[in-house]
Amino acid sequence: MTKYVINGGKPLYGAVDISGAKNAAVAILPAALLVNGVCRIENIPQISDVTLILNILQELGADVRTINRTTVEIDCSRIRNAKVPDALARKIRASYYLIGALLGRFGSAEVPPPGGCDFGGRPIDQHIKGFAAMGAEVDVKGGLIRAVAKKGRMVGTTVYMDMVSVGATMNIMLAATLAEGTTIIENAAKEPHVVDLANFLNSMGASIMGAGTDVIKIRGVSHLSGGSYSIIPDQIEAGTYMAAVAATGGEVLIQGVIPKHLECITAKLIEMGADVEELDDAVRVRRTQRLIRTNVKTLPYPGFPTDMQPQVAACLCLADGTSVLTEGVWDNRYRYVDEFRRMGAQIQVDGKVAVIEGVKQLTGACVEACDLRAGAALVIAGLAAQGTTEISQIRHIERGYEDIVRKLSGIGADIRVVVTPDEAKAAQVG
Ligand SMILES: CC(=O)N[C@H]1[C@@H](OP(=O)(O)OP(=O)(O)OC[C@H]2O[C@@H](n3ccc(=O)[nH]c3=O)[C@H](O)[C@@H]2O)O[C@H](CO)[C@@H](O)[C@@H]1O
Ligand SMILES: C=C(OP(=O)(O)O)C(=O)O
Repeated sequence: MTKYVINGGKPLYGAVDISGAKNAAVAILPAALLVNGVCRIENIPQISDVTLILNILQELGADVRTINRTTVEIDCSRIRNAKVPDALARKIRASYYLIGALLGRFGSAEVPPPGGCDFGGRPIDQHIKGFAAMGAEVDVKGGLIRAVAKKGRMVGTTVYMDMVSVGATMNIMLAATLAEGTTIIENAAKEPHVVDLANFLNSMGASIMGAGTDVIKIRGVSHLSGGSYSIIPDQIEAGTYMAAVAATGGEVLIQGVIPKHLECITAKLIEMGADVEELDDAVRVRRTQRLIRTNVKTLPYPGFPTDMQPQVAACLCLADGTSVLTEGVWDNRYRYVDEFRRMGAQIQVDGKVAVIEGVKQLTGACVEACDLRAGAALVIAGLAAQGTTEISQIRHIERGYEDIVRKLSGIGADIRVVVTPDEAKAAQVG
């Protein structure tokens, strides 16, 4: 087994660089399917979700060239296959973007249901509703999603989202880019990655207006041609390092970010007594006194992001007083709470509400990451705790954090990767 071992209780000092955004990259890479020519995509995070998407594109027949650590060139012009391999697609959430992209490119798609973090039900009915409104027949049977555009090409229309959905907004955008006529998405998601996907597509020749507002208008174009694009910095990775400094104390410059995207996180950390200074493309976070209790409710952007909920919970576990945390997006995003309790946290959960009684100190323990951000939150708790914390199931964390051990070590954390002898031996034999 591979684990992170953390000797906690040390404040963090120094500077850390933020990578490209996971949730933008995992949509922009499939969007290359719509482009007739070579797309050069820069600032790609080195995380396992990205590796998986690139593998799927290659299996479909894309020509993927690695230019350097964060840049690839993708040419999908020779792809003729709209069937996505099963084993790979089930491992990640973002494989759902292959439905919109393949429908847009070929008028048909065959994709296994997506995987990703387990928050209870993660339906895709709004994606399907949008595709159907645009003239696709969508059939979910035998463990496969099969979609076929009845006219051979998607047809623009108005799609009203019953709830704000990041995935459905971006998927419909993908399906609409090469559609006949204009598509309007009402009650659209406004997250930075929605805007980034629209910017990527526009830079390749699409006509998308209004991304970042709740009405997006996509005028279908006949083709996209190649170009070069750089992915935005990861709001959630940056927020995670901000929360880590708030929990451990110290002072860290978090570099290569868009401070505007972090405002929803910055505001809460300031309420909790941390200092956050916004610079042009960095934020400096400093915490010298004990954190103060606060209430947090997660909401679609520009609200406080659900993908920061477990990390802010780690901070609230150490704050002075009782905080109320409300999950406003997912039905079940508190599966990590038992692991926090092993470290001495006092949390009661009732449905979507967690009441957190701050303690003066957490103590190191052996814990297990149950999903990506829960894993990141355990890292934060381990960094702040007295003693040693061992975190297993780190594959969840590596889905979304590039080089987390190196980055944290660079700002003074005592964290290392430990591979148990059995596994090391198996790797040598293999
Ligand atoms: C790969 C990716 O970008 N993942 C993010 C994306 O997930 P994902 O795209 O899966 O999340 P959505 O924004 O679609 O989900 C938001 C809410 O809408 C509901 N819903 C969604 C679609 C649908 O067809 N029907 C439906 O009922 C969901 O159950 C949830 O309650 O946005 C979430 C909300 O910011 C983040 O937590 C995930 O990190
Ligand atoms: C929930 C997340 O990812 P996914 O939707 O890919 O499971 C996340 O990034 O926090």
